[in-house]
Amino acid sequence: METVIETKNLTKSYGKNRGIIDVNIKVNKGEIFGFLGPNGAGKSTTIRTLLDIIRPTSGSATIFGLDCHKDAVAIHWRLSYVPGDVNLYGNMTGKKFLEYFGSVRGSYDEDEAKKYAEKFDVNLNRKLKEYSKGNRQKVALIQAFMNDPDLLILDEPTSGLDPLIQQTFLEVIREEASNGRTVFMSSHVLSEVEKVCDRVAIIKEGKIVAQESIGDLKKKSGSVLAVKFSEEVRPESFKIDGIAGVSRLNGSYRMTVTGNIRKVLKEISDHDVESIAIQPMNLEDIFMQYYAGGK
Ligand SMILES: Nc1ncnc2c1ncn2[C@@H]1O[C@H](COP(=O)(O)OP(=O)(O)OP(=O)(O)O)[C@@H](O)[C@H]1O
Repeated sequence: METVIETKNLTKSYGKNRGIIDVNIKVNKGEIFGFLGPNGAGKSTTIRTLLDIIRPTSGSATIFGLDCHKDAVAIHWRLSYVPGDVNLYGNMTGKKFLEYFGSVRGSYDEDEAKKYAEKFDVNLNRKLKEYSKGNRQKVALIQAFMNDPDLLILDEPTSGLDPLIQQTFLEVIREEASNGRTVFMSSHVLSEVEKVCDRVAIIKEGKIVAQESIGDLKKKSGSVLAVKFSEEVRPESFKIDGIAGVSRLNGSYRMTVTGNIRKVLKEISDHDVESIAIQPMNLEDIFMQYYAGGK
């Protein structure tokens, strides 16, 4: 399998501030790769290092087998990047903007621009400064898709898009990936990651804490147990090895069980139970374990 992005012990420290520490990620050709983590975890720092906007303190990063710093120009010809906060202002219309950037890259296909503008429902005859945040985002995405890149690096691409357009965006990146393009996207929207990504890496406090296919992540992840007692039960009863999270709502307990479920069931059976249900974790539960829990 061809590797498109690879980092080896990529580290960036901002003086005393932690940036990223020993980040090792590998993204294969044609994959839609989700890059997830709470605020301040290190997603943008990783992306900026890949794009040679900032230099790593140590470690290395390659894209298409080329060095992200030394070969930045060659790499940038083959990728499109959309930042999280798209800053497009000025009197240029959306169409002129796309024409301009298309010509810088060597070609501009008006039919392509129209096709994407229709999909994303944006009027390209308006001036950049008049666009709403969401419409600016759409123009930036159109520009990225139009470049016909081998790799798309998208920092929170759907923030600012309404749910209908988010859906369209997901369809478009699936199409892009099926045409052999690779997509690396950071996101906070777990449901979209579950829908569209083949693999994910989760970064927490600057370190990669998981890197798996969505399927494998689900297989490893345990169950969610919902139980309602007909007597008062103290939350401390569930301080048991193998229970990752316990929440209580209106007398019902919901807990994430990653260890041996027998211990938990034994504890439960010491009390009067009104109802009990066990189901596999959904991706949101899994992410929350990594985000908030001790993993
Ligand atoms: N220019 C900088 N100077 C000092 N510290 C920085 C700088 N940029 C980022 N950091 C620190 O590096 C860490 C990672 O930040 P980064 O912006 O990469 O996180 P993120 O995962 O993209 O967060 P978010 O989801 O909020 O965008 C944070 O602790 C942040 O405070």
